[in-house]
Amino acid sequence: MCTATNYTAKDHYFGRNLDLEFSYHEAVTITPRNFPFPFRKAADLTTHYAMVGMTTVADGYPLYYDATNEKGLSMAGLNFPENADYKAEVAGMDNISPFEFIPWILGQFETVAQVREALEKLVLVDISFSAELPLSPLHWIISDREESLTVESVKDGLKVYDNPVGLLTNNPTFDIQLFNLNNYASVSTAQPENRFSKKLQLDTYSRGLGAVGLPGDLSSMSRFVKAVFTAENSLSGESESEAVSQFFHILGSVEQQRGCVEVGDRYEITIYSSCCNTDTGIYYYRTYENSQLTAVDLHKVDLDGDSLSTYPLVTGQQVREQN
Ligand SMILES: C[C@H](CCC(=O)NCCS(=O)(=O)O)[C@H]1CC[C@H]2[C@@H]3[C@H](O)C[C@@H]4C[C@H](O)CC[C@]4(C)[C@H]3C[C@H](O)[C@]12C
Repeated sequence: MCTATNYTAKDHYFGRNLDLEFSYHEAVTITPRNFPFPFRKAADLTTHYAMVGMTTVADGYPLYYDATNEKGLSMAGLNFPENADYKAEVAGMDNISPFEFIPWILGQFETVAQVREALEKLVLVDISFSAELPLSPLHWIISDREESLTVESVKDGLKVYDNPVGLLTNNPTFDIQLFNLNNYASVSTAQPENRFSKKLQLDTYSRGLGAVGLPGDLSSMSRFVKAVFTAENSLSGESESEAVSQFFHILGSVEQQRGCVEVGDRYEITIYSSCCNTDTGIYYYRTYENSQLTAVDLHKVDLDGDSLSTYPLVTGQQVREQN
């Protein structure tokens, strides 16, 4: 399971939890403007916007999980098992494989409005990166500071949803996730009034009673509700430190602790949580065992270069000793 979200303070932030039972040796990668991006069925992008995000690099190709480009457009792929359905190539359309989708979008566009238009000609084609790295069943969130989209390639074709909550988890399809929020209209940050019974005296014996009914389990539909509630009600100061801290607290509300979600003989955990300041291009992350934030700054490399800068994750716990 995974969760991706947006948050705006003075700057805008985009990031995600990557929840999985194993790692593909993730690394933060900066792709500069002149790194040649080959596409299997579309024209190569030889010059494009630079981007920073989480990847597995295979055969010199940055396979992005989530990223932000130098214009602040951001995108993340999240698991969408049983629902993702990729298509055969269609002549006259932009035929893009799922593993190419993030660089193809972030390489060319600045805003969600531009992306929405480009998606009218898009087919997500069933072409694997390699035999070792086959197609992943994914759906995507694409965001700028103002708005978000969810893109799902399903049996019926390509679905592009406006995403008014700027948040995505996993199954079921996005229309159902949004509809399900109707069930939580009475959940509140304020203490409840007794509407349960006119005859009973009910006491607000604890803080937080307004949110009773908010799901606490780790299923993707429950995480969607919990994370939307947290994000919608989030408050922070405007400084970088306050906003980034708040962002990781939103993701922390739906993180997965080892031992709680069984997958065969393993357990899914939050392998990393990320938060990119989409205005400055600083990509912060923490990992399951390293609670300290590590940061990679898009603008600290030569963005007119043609080779990748790759930073393997710092995964060991960093303890600051105080005495
Ligand atoms: C599995 C990951 C998503 C995590 C997630 O949503 N987990 C929830 C599982 S579930 O709903 O509860 O089943 C996705 C996100 C990005 C994916 C990776 C990226 O798409 C990049 C490449 C793409 C290649 O085709 C496959 C390997 C891969 C390296 C992908 C492996 C895997 O599918 C990743 C890591």
